[in-house]
Amino acid sequence: MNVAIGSKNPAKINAVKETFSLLEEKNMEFISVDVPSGVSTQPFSDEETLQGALNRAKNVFEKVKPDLSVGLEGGVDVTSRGLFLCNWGALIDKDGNEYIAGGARIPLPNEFLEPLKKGLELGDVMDAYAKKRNVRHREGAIGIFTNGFIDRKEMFAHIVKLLIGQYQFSKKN
Ligand SMILES: O=P(O)(O)OP(=O)(O)OP(=O)(O)OC[C@H]1O[C@@H](n2cnc3c(O)ncnc32)[C@H](O)[C@@H]1O
Ligand SMILES: [Mg+2]
Repeated sequence: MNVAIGSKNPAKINAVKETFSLLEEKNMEFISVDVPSGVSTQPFSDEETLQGALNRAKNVFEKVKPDLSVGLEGGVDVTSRGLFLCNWGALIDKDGNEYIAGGARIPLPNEFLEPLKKGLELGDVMDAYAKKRNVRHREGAIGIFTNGFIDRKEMFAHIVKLLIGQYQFSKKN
């Protein structure tokens, strides 16, 4: 089975690889392509983030024609309780069925709102905040704000589990 991933971000690629490796399926092949998300580089709502995940899954499916494609997208959402990190994923199979799943949510400092509104990406705001480089490819905002207890790969892996589980359920029913 070959699986296409709509990003070159190692946190996303490793989340997909590690989660599919839990299946009994042998001869798995993975291909990752940096396809457009079709939404802002910094999505600002659940709706936009979900759309980005779906667009990535669709775009990489078109390009690679795999058995399955996966799109993962990170964003922020403004709630009555302030700014939250949000993440969404989408999986598309050969028959064109689409599966979607949302990830864990945690609050972000409200002081992040202004730089994000000005057009900075969360990845850059995180690097400045944590005084680190490339947080987006490594532990992610979720890793920083959970004291390393859950990192970005693990958070995305949970979304991929939700996607694969729904796909398998629909094949059985
Ligand atoms: O190469 P791609 O796949 O685009 O990977 P990315 O890190 O840019 O990830 P997204 O486009 O899915 O995320 C949208 C924006 O939100 C940022 N972001 C989202 N979640 C993050 C996290 O946990 N840690 C750091 N940055 C995050 C990210 O850097 C982008 O600016
Ligand atoms: Mg991006």
